[in-house]
Amino acid sequence: MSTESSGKAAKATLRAELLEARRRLTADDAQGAAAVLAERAIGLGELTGAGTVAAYVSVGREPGTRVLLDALHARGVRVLLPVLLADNDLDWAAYEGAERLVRAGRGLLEPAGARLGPEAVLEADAVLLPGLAVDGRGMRLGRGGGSYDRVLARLAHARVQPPLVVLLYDHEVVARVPEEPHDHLVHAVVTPSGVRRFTA
Ligand SMILES: Nc1nc2c(c(=O)[nH]1)N(C=O)[C@@H](CNc1ccc(C(=O)N[C@@H](CCC(=O)O)C(=O)O)cc1)CN2
Ligand SMILES: Nc1ncnc2c1ncn2[C@@H]1O[C@H](COP(=O)(O)OP(=O)(O)OP(=O)(O)O)[C@@H](O)[C@H]1O
Repeated sequence: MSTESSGKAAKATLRAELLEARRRLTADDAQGAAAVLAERAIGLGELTGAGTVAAYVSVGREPGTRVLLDALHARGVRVLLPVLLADNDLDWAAYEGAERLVRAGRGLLEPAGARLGPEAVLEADAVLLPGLAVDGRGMRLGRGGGSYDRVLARLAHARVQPPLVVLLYDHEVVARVPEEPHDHLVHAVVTPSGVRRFTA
C-alpha cells in the first residue's frame, strides 16, 4: 500500500472516531466550551490587528464560533464566511450578523449576502479553519471534503501567508494526524485549556 492511500485510510478511521466523540458531547459541554473558546480566540494576537478574517459558522457539536463571529463583527472586522460549492470548493461572503445567515445543505449555515468568489479568501489577514484534530506539528485533519485543502493551496499559490488557526476541543489535539502529500500545516490551535502555536 502506498503512503498516500494508507494516509487516506488512517484519516478516515480517526475522523470517524472524532466525529463519534463529538456526537457524545452534551449541549452543556458544547456551550461551556464555546464560551471559553470565544474568550481565548478574541484575545489572540493573530486576530487583533486583522482587518479581514476568514472564519466559518459552527454547527452541531463543532467547537462554537458564533460568539467569536459576533465579537469580530462588532469590532468592525470584515468577516468572510464560506459558501460550499457543488464541487466542494468554497466561495465567500461577508458576515452581516446572525439574522443574515441562511440554512444550507449538510446542516450548514451560510451568509445570505453577495458572493465574492473563491479568491476572496486571499484578502484575509487571518484564517480560522474548521478541523477535527491537529497534532504537535500543526498537521490538521478536516472533514474530508478537501475544501480547506483547496483554500490552503490557493493561499500558497498566491504566496500569501495569513496565520492559520483551528478551534478544537482539548482531546482533539492528538499525537499524530495521518498526512497526505497535499496537506498543509496550520500555525495555532485554540482549545478550552489554551492556545498552542506550532513552529515549522
Ligand atoms: N461549520 C462548518 N462550515 C464549513 C465546513 C465545516 O467543516 N464546518 N466546511 C469544511 O470543509 C465546509 C463545508 N464542508 C462540509 C463537508 C462535509 C460535511 C458533512 O459531512 N456533513 C454531515 C452532516 C453534519 C455532521 O453531522 O457532521 C453530512 O452531510 O453527513 C459538512 C460540511 C465549509 N463550511
Ligand atoms: N488542492 C486541491 N485541489 C483539489 N482537491 C484537493 C486538493 N487538495 C486535496 N484535495 C482532495 O480533497 C480530498 C480530501 O482531502 P483530505 O482528506 O486531506 O481532506 P481534509 O483536509 O481532511 O478536509 P478539508 O480540507 O475539507 O478540511 C482528497 O481526495 C484530496 O485529493
